[in-house]
Amino acid sequence: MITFDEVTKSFTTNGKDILAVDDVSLTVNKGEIFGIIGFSGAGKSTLLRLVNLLESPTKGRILIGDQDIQSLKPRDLRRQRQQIGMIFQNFNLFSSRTVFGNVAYPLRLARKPKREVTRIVNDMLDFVGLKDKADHYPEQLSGGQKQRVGIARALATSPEFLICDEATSALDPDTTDDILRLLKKVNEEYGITILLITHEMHVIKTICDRVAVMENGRVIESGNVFNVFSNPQTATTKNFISSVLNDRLSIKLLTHLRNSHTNPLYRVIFKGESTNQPLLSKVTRKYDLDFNIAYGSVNELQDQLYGNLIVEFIGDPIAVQRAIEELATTVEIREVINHGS
Ligand SMILES: Nc1ncnc2c1ncn2[C@@H]1O[C@H](COP(=O)(O)OP(=O)(O)OP(=O)(O)O)[C@@H](O)[C@H]1O
Repeated sequence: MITFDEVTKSFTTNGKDILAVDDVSLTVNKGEIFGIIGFSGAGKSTLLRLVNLLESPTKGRILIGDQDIQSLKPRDLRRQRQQIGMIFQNFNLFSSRTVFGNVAYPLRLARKPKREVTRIVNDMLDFVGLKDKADHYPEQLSGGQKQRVGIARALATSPEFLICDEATSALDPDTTDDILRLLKKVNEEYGITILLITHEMHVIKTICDRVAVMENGRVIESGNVFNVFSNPQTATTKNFISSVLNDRLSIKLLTHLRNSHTNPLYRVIFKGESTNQPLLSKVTRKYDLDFNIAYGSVNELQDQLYGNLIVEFIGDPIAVQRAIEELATTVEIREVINHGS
């Protein structure tokens, strides 16, 4: 478990104070994949450098397990560092070493016997699917293969935590998904806790259990990925989410919907259980209405469905009102376009 307890980090440059991390409290639970998302300058990298012990907080505490990492003696600090593997956006491989040599590097640094080094490196390369590339040099590899080497190297010393600094930002979408699948496998098969930072909501949606959204050094929203995605509280989070959920309509499409429907339109949000029930057909039958789906998207989030429909109800306005009141007891529903106004 990693705990940030009211952590603040400020830098002073040219006599000016910059609050990179501002009073952040967060807990990353053992065995989970926790994602921190934010735009450039939000403070994500600084937060990672604090866990990695490359920076110390100006205020507050960072605990790994029960241990306040600032109170560690240098020898314990070194041991603690070995518990944290790290992968980077630009891979940080040694260009003069082979794939084998790169993965072996932290083991040689820890003075492991030669035979053990060979065994572990081979196991790791097998795990990341690069056994046949052991004698290649980084320049002979694709971006995705380089990141696999980075992951094998980070895992070689059997860390408890893996920290990922924009690990897929330099990769194309298909390769990104391959690496995200591999990170999920790292989490599931080795039980390694993963803390990642990203500016891509796709990464959060695909593998994270929980998420924190950062802006101007602060955590502005955090929680279980399904809850944050299905009920965002801030404009920044809504913006990030719409990049992957396709739930915001363009002005062009809104205008088109306005022009092509004569009745009021409602946005209906289905989450989890409610996606399995024929709610719309039941309620419209009961109140003798017709309905017309003007727009819809359904997404899978943490093995649950999240549906977002824009629906036109056709019939007696009083019956429409009753139907909406009844639907509102089970799903989120609100009017999006009012033709009367
Ligand atoms: N060593 C430093 N000295 C001075 N200011 C710094 C230092 N490190 C970070 N900052 C400032 O702190 C703020 C947060 O930076 P940080 O790199 O943590 O953000 P970020 O969310 O990781 O952004 P990016 O994705 O661009 O790396 C920025 O305003 C940055 O300029």
